[in-house]
Amino acid sequence: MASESNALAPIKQAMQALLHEVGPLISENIPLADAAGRVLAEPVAAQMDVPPFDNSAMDGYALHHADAGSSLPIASRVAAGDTPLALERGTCARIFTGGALPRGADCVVMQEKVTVTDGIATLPGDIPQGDNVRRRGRDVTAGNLLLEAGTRLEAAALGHLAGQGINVVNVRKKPRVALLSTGDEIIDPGIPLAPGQIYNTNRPMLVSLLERFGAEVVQTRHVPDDAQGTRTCLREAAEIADIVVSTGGVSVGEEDHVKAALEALGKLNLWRLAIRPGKPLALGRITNSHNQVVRVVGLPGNPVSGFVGAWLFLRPLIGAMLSCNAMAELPSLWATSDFSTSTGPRQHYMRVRLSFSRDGIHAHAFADQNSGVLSSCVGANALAVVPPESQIAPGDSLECLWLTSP
Ligand SMILES: Nc1nc2c(c(=O)[nH]1)N[C@H]1C(S)=C(S)[C@@H](COP(=O)(O)OP(=O)(O)OC[C@H]3O[C@@H](n4cnc5c(N)ncnc54)[C@H](O)[C@@H]3O)O[C@H]1N2
Ligand code: MOO
Repeated sequence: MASESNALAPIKQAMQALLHEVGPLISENIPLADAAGRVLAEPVAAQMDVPPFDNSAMDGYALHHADAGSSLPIASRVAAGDTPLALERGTCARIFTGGALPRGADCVVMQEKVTVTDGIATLPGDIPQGDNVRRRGRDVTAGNLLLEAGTRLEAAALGHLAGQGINVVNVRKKPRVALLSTGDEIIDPGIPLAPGQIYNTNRPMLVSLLERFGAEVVQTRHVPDDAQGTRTCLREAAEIADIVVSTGGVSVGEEDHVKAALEALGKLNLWRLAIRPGKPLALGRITNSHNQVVRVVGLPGNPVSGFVGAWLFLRPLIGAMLSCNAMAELPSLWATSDFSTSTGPRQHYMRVRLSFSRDGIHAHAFADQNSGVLSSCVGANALAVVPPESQIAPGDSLECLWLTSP
């Protein structure tokens, strides 16, 4: 056990090797309508106030606050989109939500509090100045920072950009990923299985995660279990991708060719990590014929190792290429364990389901945590981090990494 521990790199060292000299990709201008999930390449300053004019927050009557408590003739009508007439003192205006406040008015009374008879509105007393008025610039002030560079464009941010009249945004290009599946036993779903074969579960799982993290999967390819074929596939993938991800073939068997291919074509930065699952994970780089440094992440073949490896390594790598700080680390929270376990020299990333209640946050572990058991990932919403050489009992507090979107 001690010798295994000596040979294994801790995750911190692996993250440093993974992210060393990874810079943001170039940017591109795209329509706002296509920008959901993309990452802003530059800060956006507000060009205009939002709302752009004082307007009513209610359907009701606009007046000058000093005229409250009296009966006033209704001098005009302002619907949303109208240009209002100026209001004379001693009169009021019928106004609807979103309607521009007439010059001379400084408050709005909701219609439920007003009685109208023959064009005369009887208004309650004591209406504060500014009541039910949404002031120009209350949400956004022209010249202020609207969104920071590196913001991932989720729903509200897209709305914020549209609120400025912006219809084209400058975003980071999506990292291009080539996904190689090694293993002569692996076949595509839809084809009947021969003895000894299994279906490629890693491919759709990883394509989904990669796209969720903001990458574009430009190639999926099956790699034969031989040295020459592995080298060829790896070299060709590095010509068209920013990141090459492979699954399987990184362990110590004669049929494991990824590590040797990487060493032959480029540089193996790190292999064998002190993590469970994912011990034989390989990190490296290849300089392609366009002189671009392409990152290579060799995930172990076991599906759970691929799943956990994607969250721990591919997400921050893609985040660094997108210059998206929020993707550097998974959000961490503390939960009460409902299970017991103990670890050896490797840090264990256990698949857990967090439940949130008045009693706090509880982590429920899937019973079988073997790295071949993909069922353990299906309902998981977090990875509980059990440090090396430690014991956990029910009721203990555990750090959990939340498998958040993206
Ligand atoms: N003598 C040793 N053997 C192994 C060690 C070790 O230290 N010494 N480490 C074990 C650990 S831990 C892992 S993890 C695996 C990783 O091995 P590889 O990355 O070389 O992966 P393969 O052997 O190619 O595959 C492992 C397993 O996963 C299945 N697999 C592969 N690809 C897919 C796919 N696309 N979809 C579904 N399943 C896949 C494959 O059939 C194997 O069952 O090595 C241990 N061995
Ligand atoms: O490192 Mo392996 O993924 O434990 O089974």
